[in-house]
Amino acid sequence: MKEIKHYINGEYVGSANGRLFDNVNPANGKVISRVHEAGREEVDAAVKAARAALNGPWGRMTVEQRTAILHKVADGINARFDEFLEAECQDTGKPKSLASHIDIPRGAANFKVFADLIKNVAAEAFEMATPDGTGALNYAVRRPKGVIGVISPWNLPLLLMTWKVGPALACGNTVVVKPSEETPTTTALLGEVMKQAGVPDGVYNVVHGFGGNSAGAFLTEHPDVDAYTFTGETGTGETIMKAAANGVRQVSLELGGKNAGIVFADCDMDKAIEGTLRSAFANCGQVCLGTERVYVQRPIFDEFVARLKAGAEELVIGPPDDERSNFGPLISLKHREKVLSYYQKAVDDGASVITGGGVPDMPAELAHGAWVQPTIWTGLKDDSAVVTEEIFGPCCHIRPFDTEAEAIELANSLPYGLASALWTENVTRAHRVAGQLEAGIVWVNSWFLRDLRTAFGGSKQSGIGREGGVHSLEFYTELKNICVKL
Ligand SMILES: NC(=O)C1=CN([C@@H]2O[C@H](COP(=O)(O)OP(=O)(O)OC[C@H]3O[C@@H](n4cnc5c(N)ncnc54)[C@H](O)[C@@H]3O)[C@@H](O)[C@H]2O)C=CC1
Ligand SMILES: O=C(O)/C=C/C=C(\O)C(=O)O
Repeated sequence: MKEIKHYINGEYVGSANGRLFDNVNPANGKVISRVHEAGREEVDAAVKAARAALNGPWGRMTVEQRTAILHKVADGINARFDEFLEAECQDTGKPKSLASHIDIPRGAANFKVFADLIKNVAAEAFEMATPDGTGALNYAVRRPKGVIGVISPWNLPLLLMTWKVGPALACGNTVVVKPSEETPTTTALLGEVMKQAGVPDGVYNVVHGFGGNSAGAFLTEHPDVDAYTFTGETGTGETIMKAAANGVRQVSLELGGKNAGIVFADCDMDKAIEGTLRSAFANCGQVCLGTERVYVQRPIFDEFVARLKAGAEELVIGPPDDERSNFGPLISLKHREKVLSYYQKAVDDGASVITGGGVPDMPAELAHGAWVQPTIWTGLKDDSAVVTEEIFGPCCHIRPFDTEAEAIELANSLPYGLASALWTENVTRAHRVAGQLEAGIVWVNSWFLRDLRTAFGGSKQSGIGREGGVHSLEFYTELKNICVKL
C-alpha cells in the first residue's frame, strides 16, 4: 500500500511516532494510501526548516529569481496535470470533468498570478515638510511576514492550498502546510514539483495529520510561526485564532457560510436556473460559496422550483472516471452522516421534499461510497436549523418573498456573510441590492466567476481579512515605512 509522508526540508520523511492513518476514496470506500501522522517532532522540524530557508537561500533571492521559480512550479503542475487530476479525484471522489476545469488549472494559476502580481505592485511614498525646511521622504518597502502556517480543507484541496501558498511564496515567505487529513495527496505531490522547479529545501514543507491534538494543533501552537492562513469551519477558525493569539500572530480566516441566492421576478430564468444549479450542487454542494438558501420572488416561485427540480434530477451521479458524471460523492461517510442528519431534520421540521432527501442506489462497486442525493426543500420556517446552519452538502431550501426589502432582510438575517448570488435583469436594482447585502462577495447573474485580483473573503462570522490580488500581498507581507530626513 502506498504511504504518504511529510515533506520537510526537501525530503519525504515518515513519522517518528510510527502512526499512520487511512486515506479513503469516498466514491467506493476503498483505502488508497496510508498517511503518516505528524507528532510535535515533525511539526517542529518543518518549522525549523522553514525558518532556515527564510533566513537562507529563499530570503536572499531577488523577486525576479523567486517569481521565475514559481512560474516553473506552475509549469510543473501543468506538466503533471493528469497525475494531479487522478490524485485529487481519488482523494475526493469528485468528477474528473469538474477537477480538470477548476481544481488543477487553478492550482497552477495560483502560482502564476501572484508571481506576476508581486512584481507589479508599488508601495507608497510621502514627501513631508520639516520645521528646518529641508523636508523628509517617507517610503514603504514590503518584507515577507516570515514562516506561514497554512491549514487547508478538503473540498478544493489543491486549489485552496495553493491559493495561500502561491502568494505566500511570491512575497518571499516560507510555509508549513497542514492539508486536510481527508485529502493529503496533491499537497504531498507538490513537494516533487517544488524540488524539480528549484524551490530551495525548507521553503515548502508539509505535515500530515488531524486537527485537534494532532498536526493542526501542533502547528498553531508552535511559537516560531509568524502567521496563519486557514479555510474551513467557523468553529475551527475560532480555535486557530485563539492559538495564534499567543505571541500575537496574525490570522487570515476564510470560514463557513450559509449563502443566499436572491431570484427576482425580472431575472433571466434560464441563467438563474443554470447558476443556482451550479451553486447548490457543484462539488456535491461542498463549496463554501455555495447557495443553501434560495429566495425567489413570488410570481416566479412555482416555475423556479419546478425547473430547479428538473435540473437537479438531470444531474448524473457517478464516479470520477465516468465522463458523463457531474455529481460525485461527499468527502466521507462521516460527513454524509452530518448531511443526512439535516435531511432528516428538514422532514422533522415539516419541509416539503421537492426532490432527493436520501441516498441514491449505486452499483455494488460504489455501494460503500459517501453518496447522497441532490436535495431541494420548500416550506421550512426561517429559524429551522436547516435554513440557518451550514450543511455543506448538495441541498437548498427555496422560500418565496414579495418585496426587495424583504429579500435583503432575509439574506442578511444570519451571522454569516460570505457570498450572495443575485439574479435580476434590472441593472439599477442589481446595484442597489448588491450594495445592501452583508457579504464579502456578491455575484450578479453569475456564481463562482473568479478574477484572482479581486478581494476574496467573508464578513461577519464568515472570516477575517481578504485574500486575492493586492489583499494577499497585504497579508503575506509587512509594510515597513522608512523616513529619511533630507
Ligand atoms: N471551505 C470551507 O469553507 C470548508 C468548510 N467546512 C465545514 O466544516 C465542517 C467540518 O469539516 P472539517 O473537515 O472537520 O473542517 P475543519 O474546519 O475542521 O477542517 C479544516 C482543516 O482544519 C484542520 N483543523 C481542524 N481542527 C483544527 C485545530 N483545532 N487546529 C488546527 N487545525 C485544525 C483540519 O485538519 C483541516 O486541515 C464541514 O461540514 C463544513 O461545514 C469544511 C471544509 C471546508
Ligand atoms: O476560488 C477560490 O479562491 C475559492 C473558492 C472556494 C472556497 O474558498 C471554499 O469552498 O472554501
